[in-house]
Amino acid sequence: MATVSSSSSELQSSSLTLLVLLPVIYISYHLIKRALTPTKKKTKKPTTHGLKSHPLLGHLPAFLKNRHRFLDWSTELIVGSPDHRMGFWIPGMRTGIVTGNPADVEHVLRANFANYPKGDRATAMLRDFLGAGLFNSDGEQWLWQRKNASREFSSRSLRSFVVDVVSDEVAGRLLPLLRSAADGYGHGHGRVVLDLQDVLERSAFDTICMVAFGHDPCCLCLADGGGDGGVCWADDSKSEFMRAFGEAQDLIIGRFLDPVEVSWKVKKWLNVGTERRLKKAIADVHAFAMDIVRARRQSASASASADQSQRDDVLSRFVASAEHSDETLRDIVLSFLIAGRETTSSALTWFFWLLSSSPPAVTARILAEVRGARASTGTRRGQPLGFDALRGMHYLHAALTESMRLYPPVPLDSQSCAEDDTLPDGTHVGKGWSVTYSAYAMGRIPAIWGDDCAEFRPERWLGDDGVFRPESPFRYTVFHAGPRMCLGKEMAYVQMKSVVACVLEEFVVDVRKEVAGGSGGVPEHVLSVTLRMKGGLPVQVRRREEC
Ligand code: HEM
Repeated sequence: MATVSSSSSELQSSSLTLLVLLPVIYISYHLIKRALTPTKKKTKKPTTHGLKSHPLLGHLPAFLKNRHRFLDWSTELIVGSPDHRMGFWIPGMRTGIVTGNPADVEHVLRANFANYPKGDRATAMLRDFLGAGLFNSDGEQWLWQRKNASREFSSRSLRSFVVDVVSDEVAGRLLPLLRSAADGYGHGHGRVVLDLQDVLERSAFDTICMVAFGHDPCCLCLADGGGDGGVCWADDSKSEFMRAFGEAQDLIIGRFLDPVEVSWKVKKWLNVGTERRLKKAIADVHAFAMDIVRARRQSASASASADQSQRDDVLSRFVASAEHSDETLRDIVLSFLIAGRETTSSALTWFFWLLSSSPPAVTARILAEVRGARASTGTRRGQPLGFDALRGMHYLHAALTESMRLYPPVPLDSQSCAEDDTLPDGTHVGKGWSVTYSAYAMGRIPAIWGDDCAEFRPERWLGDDGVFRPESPFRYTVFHAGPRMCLGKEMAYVQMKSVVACVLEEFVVDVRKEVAGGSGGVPEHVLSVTLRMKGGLPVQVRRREEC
C-alpha cells in the first residue's frame, strides 16, 4: 500500500510539475517563434477624417456630389485630417488614397518606387494617344528612354538651344504682341483685352514644339485683327495642330474622370460620342507628328543638308543616337509635348494673377533684379537675357516657386500599387489601388509650410543672404520627386524667368478682376492634367515708365 501511495503521490507531483511547466513551455515556444519569424507590421485601414462611407456604395455618393470641385474637396479633407490623406472606396471601380503626407510621398516616389508604376490602367487609357513614350511607360521601356533623355537634357548644347528658342519667342513674338496691345490701350482703345492664358499657352506650344522636334507651329503671331483696334494674336489656320493636340488631351482625360470605367471602352468599340471625336483628334496629331519624324529621318541620312536648328532638337538627337521605329520616335516626341505644353503656361498664368494682387514691393524687387542683370550683362531692355543672368535671379526664382506652391501646374499625380504594401505609419495599401499625391493640397498644409501657408510670400524661399534655398522634393512635389522627377525643370525655369523678366520690365499687367475673379476673388480652375484658369485670364497691358 505504502508503495502504491508513494507512487501515486509521485504521479501527483509530476502532473503538477507538468501543469506548471506546460504554460511556460507554450509561452516560451511562442516567444522564440516570434523572435525567429520576421516581424510583420500591424497595418491599419486608410480612413478619411470627416468622410462617411456608404455600406454598399462606399464613397461613390460623396464623389458624385463633389466631382465638379474634386480638387477643393479633397484638399479640405486632406488638410483637415491628422494624417493628411484621404482613403476612398468605390466598389467595383476604384479604391485608393489621395495623400498630402510627405512621408507617404517619399515612400511611393522613392523608397518603394518599383512598387508604384503608372500601372496598366492609366497607361492603357493613354496608349492610343501617347503610345509607350517616356510619359506613358513603366519598367525597362521607361528606363531606356529616361536614360537617353536625361543625357540630352543635361547637355550644354540642348540648354543653349532652349535659351535661343525661348529668346526668339519672347523677343520676336510675345513682346511685339504686348507692345501692340499696349499701344492700342494707350490711344483710347481701352477695350483691348488679352486673354493672357491663351497667349502664354500659344507661346509655350511654339517653344516646346521647337525644342521637341525643331518645328515652329507659329501658334502665337500677330495676325490681322481687323480694323476695330483689337489685337489678334492667333492665326487659326496655323494653330490646327495645337487645337487637335488640346482636344485629344482633354478628351483622353475625360476617360480618367468617368466614374464608370468601362464606359469609354464601350464608346470606343461603338465609335460614338467623345471616343469618335478623340479618334479623329488623335489621327490628326499622329499624322502631323509622323510627317515631321519622317522628314527628320530623311534629313538625318542626308545630314549635310540638315540645318543647325534641326540638329539640336530632342527628336534629332534620338534619330541620331539609335535605331528606333518611326512610331517610337513619334511617341517620344508626343511625350515631351504633353509634358512641356501647358505646364509653364499654367504656372505663368497663376503667377501674373497672384502678382496683380500682391504688394507692389514684390514687383519692385523683381524689377531691381532684372535691372541688376541688365547692368552686369550689358544688355538693353527688350533684349533676351542669357542662361547665367537668368540663373542669378534668386528673388524671381523664389517668386515663381512660391506661386507654384499655391497653384501647382500638375495638381494631382497618380501611381498604381503593384503589390500589397504598407505606408510608413502602418497604413495598408492594397494591390491595384491608386495612390495619388496632391501637390495642391500639400501647398495648403500648415504642418509643412507654417501657419502663413495660404499667403504668397516669396521670401520664405530665401536665406538671409538672399540666395534661393530649395526644399525637399517630397514636401514641394510640384516637379514630382524620385527617379521619375521632371526632366524639364531647368528648361521650365529658363522659360518662365525669361518671360516674366522681359514682360515686367516693359509692361504693367492689369488683371481685369471683375472678369477673372471666381469665388472669394480666386479664379475658378478647370481640372485637367494641368491647372488651367476657367475662362482664361483677361488682362490689359500698358507700357511701364522707364527709370
Ligand atoms: C512649370 C513647369 C513644369 C512642371 C510643374 C512639371 C512637372 C512635372 C511633373 C509633376 C511630372 C511627373 C508627371 C508624371 O510622371 O506623372 C513631370 C514629368 C516630366 N516632365 Fe515636367 N514639368 C514642367 C515642365 C516641363 C518641361 C518644360 C519639360 C520639357 C520637355 C518637361 C519634361 C518632363 C518629362 C520628360 C517628364 C517625364 C519624366 C519621366 O516620366 O521620367 N517638364 N513634370
